[in-house]
Amino acid sequence: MTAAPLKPAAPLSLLGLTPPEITSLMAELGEPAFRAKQVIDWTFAKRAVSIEAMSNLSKGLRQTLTEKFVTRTMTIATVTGSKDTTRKFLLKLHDGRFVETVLIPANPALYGEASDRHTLCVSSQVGCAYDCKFCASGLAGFTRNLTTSEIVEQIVQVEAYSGERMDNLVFMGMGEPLSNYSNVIKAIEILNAEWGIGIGARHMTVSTSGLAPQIKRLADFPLQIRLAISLHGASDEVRNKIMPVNEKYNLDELFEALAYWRSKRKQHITFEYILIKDVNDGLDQAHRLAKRAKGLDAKVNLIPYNTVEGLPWVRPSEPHQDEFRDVLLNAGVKATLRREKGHDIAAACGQLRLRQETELGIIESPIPEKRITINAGA
Ligand SMILES: C[S@@+](CC[C@H](N)C(=O)[O-])C[C@H]1O[C@@H](n2cnc3c(N)ncnc32)[C@H](O)[C@@H]1O
Ligand code: SF4
Repeated sequence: MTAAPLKPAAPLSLLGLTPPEITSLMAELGEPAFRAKQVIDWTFAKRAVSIEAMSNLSKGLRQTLTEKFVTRTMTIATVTGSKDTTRKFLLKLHDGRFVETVLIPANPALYGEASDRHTLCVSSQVGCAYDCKFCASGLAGFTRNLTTSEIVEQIVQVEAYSGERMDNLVFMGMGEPLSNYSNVIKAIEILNAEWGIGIGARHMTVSTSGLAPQIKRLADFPLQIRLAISLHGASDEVRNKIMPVNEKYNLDELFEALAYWRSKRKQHITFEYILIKDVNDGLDQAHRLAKRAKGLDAKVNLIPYNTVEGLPWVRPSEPHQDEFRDVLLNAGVKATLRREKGHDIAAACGQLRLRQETELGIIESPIPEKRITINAGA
């Protein structure tokens, strides 16, 4: 009998530890308390690329730490795009898998907010189990959750490469952040902390396909992060066809969770709504969407569908996109139509990784049986 190949053990990264954890680690090693402060400072404020670089620690301590810990677990495999445009980073993980992280430069109206900020679109999982019919991230199914440190390191890697500080984060890369709840929450705490990466909670947006119980749990989380819902259909009939998650948590359940969120938070929820020709772009959907958005005082981001290799979907014509948006505006809903920079960002997440892992033979080409047929206005 041949033994199954061993999975490479995940290296323990200091980037995934909080100060209390680092403090008790130092205590276990018999080190004085000030050593913990030094290690925290090297790891986060100074962004040490290795434990060896922590020059004011004794050689012995560096040696001991190096046996168990690292400060980096990933490398940048490719970067596409240029300084003034969206840049896509393909990051190689310790086990040979890949995720994407997208840097969006200052943009006047991205994700509904006027902004001169550097936005990073981060991944939370390798692949995705939720199987939305239009999305590249789920095409090859779910591989694994990212660890807390892998989420944090995406920001660290991109900041080091670009020389820019990220001041806005959106969890709109690969994966469903709320199904990797504890790692994502811990990463958000580290990313927000003064001792950590220092990004304001109000400048972090978690985007979800609609995991109702986790939305309620997140509503009780103390940091004032923002919430975006990938709605993409304003009736169960349409949503069921393109987002299998809706069969588990239908619109009534989702909206009950969103009402709970609103009862706890001042910030407006954002609905993301991809416009896909003849799938969810009927004007009846626009009217229903307007009603739903008004009920929660939510904003709507309309995103013309971005083509995914191997999938048949296309975006509606521009006049039709405008017509859809105007239904919302006329109903008094704050709606934006993101045609320019940024509309392809989230969609791109997943495609690079898919290509890379297929080429390397890590996964089989998944270009699928994702075709569904529905008529305009269904
Ligand atoms: C990739 S998902 C990740 C976050 C989370 N899983 C979610 O669904 O909100 C981020 C956003 O990208 C959108 N998206 C996926 N494929 C797209 C495409 N081909 N064109 C435009 N947006 C797309 C999703 O619907 C979602 O709103
Ligand atoms: S849209 Fe979000 S939940 Fe759906 S498959 Fe893509 S990453 Fe997963």
